[in-house]
Amino acid sequence: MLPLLTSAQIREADAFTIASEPVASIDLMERAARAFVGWFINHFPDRNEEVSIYCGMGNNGGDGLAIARMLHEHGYSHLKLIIARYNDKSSADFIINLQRIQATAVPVVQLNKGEDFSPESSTIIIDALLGSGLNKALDGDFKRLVEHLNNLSSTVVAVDIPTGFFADGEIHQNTVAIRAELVITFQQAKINFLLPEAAEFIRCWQAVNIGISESFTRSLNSPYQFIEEQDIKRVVKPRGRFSNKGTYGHSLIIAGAAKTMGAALLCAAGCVYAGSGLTTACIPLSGLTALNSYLPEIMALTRDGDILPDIDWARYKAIAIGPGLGTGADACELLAFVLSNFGKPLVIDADGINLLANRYELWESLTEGSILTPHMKEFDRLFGDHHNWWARLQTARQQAIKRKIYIVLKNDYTITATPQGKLYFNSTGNAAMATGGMGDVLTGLLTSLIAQGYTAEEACLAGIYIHGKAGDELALPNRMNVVLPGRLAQQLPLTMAKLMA
Ligand SMILES: NC(=O)C1=CN([C@@H]2O[C@H](COP(=O)(O)OP(=O)(O)OC[C@H]3O[C@@H](n4cnc5c(N)ncnc54)[C@H](OP(=O)(O)O)[C@@H]3O)[C@@H](O)[C@H]2O)[C@@H](O)CC1
Ligand SMILES: [K+]
Repeated sequence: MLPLLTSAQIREADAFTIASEPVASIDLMERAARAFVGWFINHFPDRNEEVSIYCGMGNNGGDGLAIARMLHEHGYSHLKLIIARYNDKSSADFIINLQRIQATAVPVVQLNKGEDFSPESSTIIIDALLGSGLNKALDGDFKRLVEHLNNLSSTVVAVDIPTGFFADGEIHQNTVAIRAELVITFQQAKINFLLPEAAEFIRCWQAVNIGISESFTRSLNSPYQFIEEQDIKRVVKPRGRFSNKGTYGHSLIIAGAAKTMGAALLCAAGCVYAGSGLTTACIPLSGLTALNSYLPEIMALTRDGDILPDIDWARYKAIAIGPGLGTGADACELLAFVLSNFGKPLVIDADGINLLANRYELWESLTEGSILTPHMKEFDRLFGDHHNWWARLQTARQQAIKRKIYIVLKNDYTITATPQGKLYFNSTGNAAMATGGMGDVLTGLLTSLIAQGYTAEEACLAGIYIHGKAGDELALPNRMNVVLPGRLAQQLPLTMAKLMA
């Protein structure tokens, strides 16, 4: 699990590393530049490519100067260095690296306040103007320069952070920042890289290790954590000898309506393929043939109009409610019935969430430890409109603490907010999975894991990771544009087996 730090904490961690390793700050900068150059050379091996390096006068600019020197040493023969002298002060390590680059043959151009830009013909631009020291929105010369660079057709590679992009905090709609093809970022992804506002500015990012103290980083106890495969490998439970279907729990999926049976089927499929010992789907009578022909492994408990089903609560270790359920009075009554009778945590998705948003008194009977799995729109229906994802994150954290529940906020990097106030970012999944029904499979999968004895937190972290990894296994090697949820459900046993190996 990688703690994700804010800019202020990154500065603390840098300072701690410098003092305790110990390493001189100029040598830490040298390490950072070397790590950047290692990646850059792999991506852009052509030494004859024209490369312009735009540097500010802080440490991000200092990195840029060191990078230029190292690329020169690696034989890049068409380098140009542009120093934007827009600030009145420069950092000490910038000055040292300026002296070092001036001792080489790399041409250096100074860009002074208010000056026009000379034509730019380089195919690659390295952005080392501003990094984590950004403390206000860009304006004046920096804004002009960034807009100029964004209008070129060159490929932009940003050092640490695209200039103008805040590493944490709210990203406003009219933000002006460098649009980077690739960001090579130091030590860890910045929190805002993982939120949808990054899409406009960051095509892809790669974190490179520069040896910042891991023990200090962990001691900061950041609420923001990035999930890695090793975390999930520790959580998944292989099946033991002498086990039987009773060992792996009985799940109940309360879902579907006459015209939305697909949601119930996909949810039940996610549950059964993820290994629930028994799965029962509570569906409308009209969906019985569909269920029996889709997956005979799933048992049925039928619902007839607005008559409440006869549920033997003690039989079930886990219950999910919501996919395709509808938001009519009968669905609302059913949710209230389940909330007040099951007595154990529930998994609530889709229309279950919409019902909670409409009927706030239902919150009263929500069992602690329950899991809500909203996408962005459902989340805003529950908790009010948000203007950006940072604000949404803070609400998710506050609500998870206040209500002692798990909120799984679906996103490229799906976020789990826990009652302990942690926000876990998932690291698997891809755009091929963006199809209707994918969330239903996830709900079934989470329910299945709870039935198998995982805690709610383990079920969220492992379930989301497994779901995304199954999608990655299907889409990435085959360059598939779309992965359908039913196919993904079938992949779950293989994905889980790999994580248990
Ligand atoms: N620390 C370390 O050990 C390591 C750090 N590393 C590198 O350092 C980078 C952080 O460096 P940094 O802290 O010097 O900040 P940086 O982004 O260069 O800019 C600071 C300058 O910008 C100014 N400024 C701010 N906002 C502005 C705006 N909107 N418009 C205009 N100006 C603005 C601000 O001026 P001020 O407001 O303070 O007057 C200040 O002068 C980090 O991203 C990484 O690349 C690596 O080498 C690894 C080791
Ligand atoms: K930058």
